[in-house]
Amino acid sequence: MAMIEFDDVQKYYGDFHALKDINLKIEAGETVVLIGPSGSGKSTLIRTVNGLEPVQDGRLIVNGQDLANRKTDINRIRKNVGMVFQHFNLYANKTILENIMLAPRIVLKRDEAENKKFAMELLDRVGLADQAEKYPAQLSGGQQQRIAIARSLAMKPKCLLFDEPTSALDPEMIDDVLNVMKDIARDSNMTMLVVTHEMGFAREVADRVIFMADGQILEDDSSDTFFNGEPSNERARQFLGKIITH
Ligand SMILES: Nc1ncnc2c1ncn2[C@@H]1O[C@H](COP(=O)(O)OP(=O)(O)OP(=O)(O)O)[C@@H](O)[C@H]1O
Repeated sequence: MAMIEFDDVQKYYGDFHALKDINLKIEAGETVVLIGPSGSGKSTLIRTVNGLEPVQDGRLIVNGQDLANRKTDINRIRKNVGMVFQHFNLYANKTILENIMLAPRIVLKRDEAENKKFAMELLDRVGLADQAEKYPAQLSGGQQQRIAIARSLAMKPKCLLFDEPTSALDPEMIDDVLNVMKDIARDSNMTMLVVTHEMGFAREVADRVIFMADGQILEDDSSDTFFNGEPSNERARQFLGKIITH
């Protein structure tokens, strides 16, 4: 069974039709990059996958549960589906280590010693083991985002969602964050859905690239076809031309 499956999904904000007839299947272990112009519905789509935005019609199966069904337990989905935001969303009054240990302690009731050991391993993996006792405000944006990624990984999710994780960062911080994301993408068990304008990342590690405009998916290609061949959709071709030359 696919990790994520949209079947004719519709999403409205009031009268505004934000996601139109979305059909999309993402298999376990795939890395999928979602691109498109501002306002095309990328954030909306990614936020439906962990129930941050409800959908109004269709079927949306995530890890075997239907999010379009109001009876579905969203907390069970969120245990397996982590999210990394543009603005990190760390707890300002907790240390870095506490930020990472909190959810596994409360939600998974993970043993305290094991929790700390795993948190330290993750800090090491994102290159910040020496920052464990600091507070978020003492770190740079790029470091905070790497902590936010480590915090998501602490739940041992099956799937990670990234919503423009590098757009709020100074240019010199971006590569450190992308390198951590590339490392996760190479882990064949993790499913990743990433909204980003970083085409180097998409080209290097994405299995697929999806282009959205006006709430619709207009192109869904292998990364190779998208970058080395040509998207068949005219708007996708234009978009690609613009972002690569600018
Ligand atoms: N909470 C909301 N209420 C009403 N309309 C919304 C809401 N959130 C988003 N929208 C609208 O839905 C459309 C899609 O927005 P969304 O943020 O998903 O686009 P996006 O492709 O992620 O854009 P960006 O790249 O600028 O973040 C936009 O027209 C936006 O104004």
